[in-house]
Amino acid sequence: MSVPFITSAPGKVILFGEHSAVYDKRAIAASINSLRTYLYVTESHHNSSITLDFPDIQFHHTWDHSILSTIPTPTDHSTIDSIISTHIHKVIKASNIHNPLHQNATFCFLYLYKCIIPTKTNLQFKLISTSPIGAGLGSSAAVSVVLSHAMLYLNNTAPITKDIINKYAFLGEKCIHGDPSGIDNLVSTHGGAISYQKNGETRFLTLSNDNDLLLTYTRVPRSTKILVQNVRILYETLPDIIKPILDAMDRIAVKADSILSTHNHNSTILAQLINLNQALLESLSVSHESIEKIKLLSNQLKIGPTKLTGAGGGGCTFTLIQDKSQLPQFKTVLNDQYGFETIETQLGGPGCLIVPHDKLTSEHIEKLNSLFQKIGLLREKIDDVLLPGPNQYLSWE
Ligand SMILES: Nc1ncnc2c1ncn2[C@@H]1O[C@H](COP(=O)(O)OP(=O)(O)OP(=O)(O)O)[C@@H](O)[C@H]1O
Ligand SMILES: C[C@@](O)(CCO)CC(=O)[O-]
Ligand SMILES: [Mg+2]
Repeated sequence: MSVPFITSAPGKVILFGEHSAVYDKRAIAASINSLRTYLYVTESHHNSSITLDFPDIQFHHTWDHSILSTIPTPTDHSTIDSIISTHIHKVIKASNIHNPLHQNATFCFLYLYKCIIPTKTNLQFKLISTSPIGAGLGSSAAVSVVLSHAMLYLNNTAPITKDIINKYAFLGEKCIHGDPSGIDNLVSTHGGAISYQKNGETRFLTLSNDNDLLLTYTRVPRSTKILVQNVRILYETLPDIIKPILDAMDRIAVKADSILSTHNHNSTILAQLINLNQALLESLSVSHESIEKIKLLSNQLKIGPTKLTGAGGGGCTFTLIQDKSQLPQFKTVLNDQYGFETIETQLGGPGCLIVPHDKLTSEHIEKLNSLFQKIGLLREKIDDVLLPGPNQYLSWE
């Protein structure tokens, strides 16, 4: 057995083009190395069983393999089969899983499990993340990527490429989102910055180092699936009005792509594009009063432009820091007055990574066993052991 081992994938920021990306328009996104999801796969404590241990969402469940074998094995691995979906939902119901966060994570796990390793058993999947969950930073995509990567490693029949990891992660995103564009799983798989068009050309971008961002987490919960559905309803009700808005978002992303692809960014135009994109997202009703508050304050204090990121409706914004002089005051108001969380970050960093079984020493395993047992750990404690980078403790590859 090739366990234990660990996989990891980053969260992301969408700089331009969320929602319009679903309609084949251009979008630009970048990974965030410091906000990563980690999946530690070990042998299960129970015989013939599969255990999920997802403490971030307070979800723990063990299935006997005989229950999972009642679900048929998917033959087409590119779309969600409705018959298999029905079977999985029956298992979810019979397992008394009622919380939507738990249902989404379980549906994604079981679908990928049935596609990739339907006969494997005696496994425990422990997942923790340093990213806010359901907040626009691509947590669902990172979960899909770590699961896809881990299951392909367990399957051990073909060489694992990023394209295959991404293909199954996209299927995982379909389980959670319904109608994803594919940008979140792509950037989480490959890392770096990507200019993406569904059914079009994908290009990897090199970002300059002067892209300091402040992420603000409003703590307002929302679901990407529902926000995407709401935009779909608007689109179908008022196509003549919504189509030009989506086209304008496409033009914004194309313009931003051309600016970001040159060495000397024109930051004035970039700021205008961020403001325009935010205004168009507001017109699609995917903003939120918490987001508007952050935008107004960043304008008042002349920090730089603010835009929602991901599906909106609450969740997170990013502010491009153009003037640092009022930054401490900006953060103080956001944290102390509004009760939001702020994260200063840089864009980019590696995509999915693995520490295979043969690269984990007994000291590593002892440390991982202890880390994955603790609940509610601070981000820094997790980073100390798991974060890939120049001073990494594990041998990520
Ligand atoms: N750490 C985690 N543990 C378990 N499940 C998670 C975790 N992170 C994300 N998920 C799953 O992903 C779902 C959230 O996905 P959703 O797409 O709504 O938000 P997001 O991916 O954070 O934001 P966006 O898609 O806008 O970038 C949760 O309902 C849960 O099922
Ligand atoms: C809202 C959306 O555009 C971005 C979510 O991060 C959905 C998607 O592209 O899959
Ligand atoms: Mg998501």
